[in-house]
Amino acid sequence: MNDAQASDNAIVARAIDLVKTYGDVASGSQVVALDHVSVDFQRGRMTAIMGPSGSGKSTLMHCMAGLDKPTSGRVFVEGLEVSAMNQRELTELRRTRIGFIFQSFNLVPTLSAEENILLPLEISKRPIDREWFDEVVDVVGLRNRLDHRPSQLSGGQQQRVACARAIMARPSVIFADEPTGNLDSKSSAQVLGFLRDSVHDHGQTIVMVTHDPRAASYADRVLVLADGSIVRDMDHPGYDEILDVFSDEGEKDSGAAADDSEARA
Ligand SMILES: Nc1ncnc2c1ncn2[C@@H]1O[C@H](COP(=O)(O)OP(=O)(O)OP(=O)(O)O)[C@@H](O)[C@H]1O
Repeated sequence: MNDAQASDNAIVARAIDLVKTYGDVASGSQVVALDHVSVDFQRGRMTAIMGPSGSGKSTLMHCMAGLDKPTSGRVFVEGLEVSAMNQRELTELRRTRIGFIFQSFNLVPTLSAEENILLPLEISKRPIDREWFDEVVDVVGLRNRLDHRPSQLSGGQQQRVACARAIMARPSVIFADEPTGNLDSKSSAQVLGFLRDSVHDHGQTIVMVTHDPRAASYADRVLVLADGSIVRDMDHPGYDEILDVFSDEGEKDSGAAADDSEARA
């Protein structure tokens, strides 16, 4: 596969034969976190990455976002080879092309909601599109909370600020790490609905790591990792189909899925 293929316009991000190991073979402590993973992420789609704890979900996302270097293999975002970038290029890539949403919101506590939403654009000295800001603020329902600090907002509201911040910059791809992990079921549904709308109405591309089958059912595609490999690749699976996959995969996982469904019921 050559670089031209890697910059195919329908593909936002691509991993080719990605391997990530930790520790060393000599001491017998080597962990293979990613075991020859190849995957494409299409533009304008929401992909959920699921799998048991330790299966490599965060490692895959961190390698895709240039937060971690693969041991071997290549990563491309918008045809640019992330795995070959130096620190300065990686910083630029993350500023201009990648958005992040974390489980713990990661807002700046001393700034208002509005200032948090606009911060990435301010930092990269990019112009602020006020019409787009208004649209994003209305969609996430934060109009009357814009001057509130994070401590004056509920968890769900804080995560909506974080979503607005990611979407405001119109990045090529948003990587979301357990975005609903700290939210109750009502706030989760709001955040997920908003993320899905940003994909379907505005062509945003989202890659989301989640343990929650309900959250994954909002995605257009669900990838399942096990022991560092992609073992399932599902197109628009329903909630029940996702639950079935986990109940097929041993007692531990079916237990986790059942707990989750009970918690969200
Ligand atoms: N910095 C590190 N040093 C050593 N081993 C690591 C490191 N980071 C991850 N690992 C190991 O790599 C494997 C994959 O970890 P990873 O965090 O990607 O899994 P995960 O699927 O995201 O797990 P979880 O759902 O628990 O967050 C695990 O066995 C983990 O212990």
